[in-house]
Amino acid sequence: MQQAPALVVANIYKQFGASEVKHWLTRRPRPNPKPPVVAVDHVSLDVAEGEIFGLLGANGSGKSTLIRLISTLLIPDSGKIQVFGLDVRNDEKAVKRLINRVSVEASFFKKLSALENLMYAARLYDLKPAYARAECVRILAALGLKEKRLYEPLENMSRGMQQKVAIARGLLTKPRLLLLDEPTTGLDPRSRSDVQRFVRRLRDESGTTVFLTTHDMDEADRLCDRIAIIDAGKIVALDTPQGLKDRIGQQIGKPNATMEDVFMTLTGRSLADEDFMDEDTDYMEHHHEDQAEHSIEGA
Ligand SMILES: Nc1ncnc2c1ncn2[C@@H]1O[C@H](COP(=O)(O)OP(=O)(O)OP(=O)(O)O)[C@@H](O)[C@H]1O
Repeated sequence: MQQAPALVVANIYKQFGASEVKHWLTRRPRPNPKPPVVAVDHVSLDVAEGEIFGLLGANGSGKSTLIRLISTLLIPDSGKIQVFGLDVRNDEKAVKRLINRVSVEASFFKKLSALENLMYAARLYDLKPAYARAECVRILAALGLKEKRLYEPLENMSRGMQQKVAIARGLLTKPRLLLLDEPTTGLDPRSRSDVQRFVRRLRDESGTTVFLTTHDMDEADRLCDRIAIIDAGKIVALDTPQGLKDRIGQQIGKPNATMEDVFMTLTGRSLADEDFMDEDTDYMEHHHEDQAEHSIEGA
């Protein structure tokens, strides 16, 4: 029998904003003056086990909403999502055991250390403390974080380091499908490549399936096996990075088309403004980052 794909998203539709609101005093329903926002507009895609799949799109294109729908945090208005053959609505508990989500706005106790935060999460996940502790050190070492940093309050850490702690937390449950919402946005170049290398290693060594969102075209190009480009809630293309570049290259008559050409041609816009914001953050990050911190990748 053929194995179910790691993820099936079938014709998912999600809009925000009700068509009616209640009057604040009389509680009588009346039409909502604000038009609804269609965040995810009939999206379909499949992800194979062991694949690194990227959802590439501009701010507000619907990436986080789709990740929230997959991770059972939101309910779609219509359509179906399956994780390893399990329906996210009917088998929510079983699905939650197979997935974990890491998002940019990860919440932590900032006065506590990285290790304290991770051990707290381990308790919620019902993991044995000795096992959890060893796992935290192992994962963070592989992500390029020195063990001594584990004992410092999280608020003393750069965004890059905090993001590594968030990823370590997401991996404590050994998810078969890891959902990474903008895992490298706002990180300095070194942390960015630490995270990217780690994602690849995780897939290669543990066979973990990774579904990530990004607005970094270079990241999508280099890291992902396949990319879906999302624009205003709709998937406008889905293929391997090379497949996308070849097709658009032919279309625009440019033999060595870049991912930027692909994105521009398909969406009519550039992600340059967002990239520029990233550069600013990189600059700030560099000045916060402990320059003596060396990657101990492979430890
Ligand atoms: N809870 C919500 N209530 C109302 N509108 C929302 C909500 N969440 C998202 N939206 C809207 O849905 C659209 C898609 O947002 P979403 O956050 O999924 O995009 P995104 O691609 O992840 O962008 P970003 O990178 O800025 O987070 C946007 O127009 C956003 O304003």
